[in-house]
This record gives sequence, structure tokens and C-alpha cells, in this order.
Amino acid sequence: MKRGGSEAAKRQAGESAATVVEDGAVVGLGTGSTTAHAIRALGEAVESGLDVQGIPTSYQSRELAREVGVPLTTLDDASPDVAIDGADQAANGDLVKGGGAAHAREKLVADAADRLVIVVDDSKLADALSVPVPVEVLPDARTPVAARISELGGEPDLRAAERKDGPVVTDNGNLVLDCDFGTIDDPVGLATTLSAIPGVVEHGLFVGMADELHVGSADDVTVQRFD
Ligand SMILES: O=C[C@H](O)[C@H](O)[C@H](O)COP(=O)(O)O
Repeated sequence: MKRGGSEAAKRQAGESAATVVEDGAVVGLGTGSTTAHAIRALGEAVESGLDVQGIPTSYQSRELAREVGVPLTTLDDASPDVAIDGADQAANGDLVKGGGAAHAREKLVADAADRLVIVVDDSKLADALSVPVPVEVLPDARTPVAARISELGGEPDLRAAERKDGPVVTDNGNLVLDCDFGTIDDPVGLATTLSAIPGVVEHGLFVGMADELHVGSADDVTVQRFD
């Protein structure tokens, strides 16, 4: 799926992030069109002799890693030294993720990693988070969770599949509500509230998790670091 800014800007960010991966590292492989550039760059590095193992966060990233020759492992067998992943919006190091419905596994892998490196093109930067927050819900929880989101002042929208009638079903067999809260003034508070709703598997707010942001433009990349 193609989203966000130019492919050149995504490549700048993805290839920059791949350079942080050291020999012998275990790498969390995020999902999406920007991270795909990092995975491809890792594949080339492996071909040149780099020793890495990847932990995929989705069917998509697993298939791409296999295609480009990145050896794979799991969270049962290894702990990531670094995770590389994309974002739908970034503001002051906080993120909205889940445009590809992979945010539950992405958060799991990011949390397990010693270092989270986020790759975005410059169209994703904002002063405050304001894009709809993807909320993965158990199939039976779709209506009650939507009601709770509305009570919180959000507008929930069941994500529809693009090429068939019916909803998107995540790699975990769940549904996604894209929840519009307008500008999010208190990401920590909203993240805590969403996590406490029964039936919510995971939401796409990643607050205070990113260690580095690699921001690509058409011909350059800048790196922001967060403590
Ligand atoms: O579920 C998908 C992920 O959170 C992606 O990392 C995010 O949507 C960004 O994807 P892209 O790089 O394709 O814009």
C-alpha cells in the first residue's frame, strides 16, 4: 500500500535507519512502505556479509524479509537490539501508527527492543498528533468499543477492506476502528484510557517510545534523537 510522501523521501529515511544496524544484531522489522526500504537495504547488507536476524511485525514484513534474504527469528528465541519502523504521524517523538493495521505486533516488538528507530518522510511531521488513531479490537468488541470511543469524544470508523466488501481483518484476526479525536492534547492520557477499554487489543498511539526519528526528504535525511 502506498501512503504519505514521495518514494525518494521514504527511501532516504529507510536506508539511513538500516545503517544503524550492527553486525550480529537482532532487528525488529516494522511494517509499511517506508520500513520496506530499510528491509531491502538490510537484505543488501546481508548479501555483503552482515550477520543479522530479523523479527517481523506482520505478514508483509516477513514476506519481504524472506524475499530479500534477511534471516528471521521470533520473540520466543531472541530479543531485538533495535527495531526499525514507520509511522503515520510524528509529533515531538510521539507517534500514531497502524495505517497498515500492524500496530499491535509493532508495539510488542518495539517495546522489546533496546532502541526504536522510526523512519518517516517529512510529510509525516506535525506539531501535535491529529490523525485518526487505529484501535485494534476483538471482533465481538467492535460495537461496545465504538460506543466508548464516542463517549470519549472520538469518532470511530470501522476500517473497510479495499478490495472486497467487509472490514479489514488484522494478522491477529481482529478488526480496526480508526478513531478521530481531532488534535490530541494529552497523548499519554488518551493512550492510558484506550488501553483500559475491554476488547481493545492495542491502539496506535506510541507515546515516549521512539529513540530516534530518521526523517527523509527528496534528497536528504535528518536524524532527531529523544532521551
Ligand atoms: O501498521 C502499519 C504501520 O504502523 C506503519 O509503520 C505505518 O502505517 C507507516 O506506514 P508507511 O511507511 O507505509 O506510511
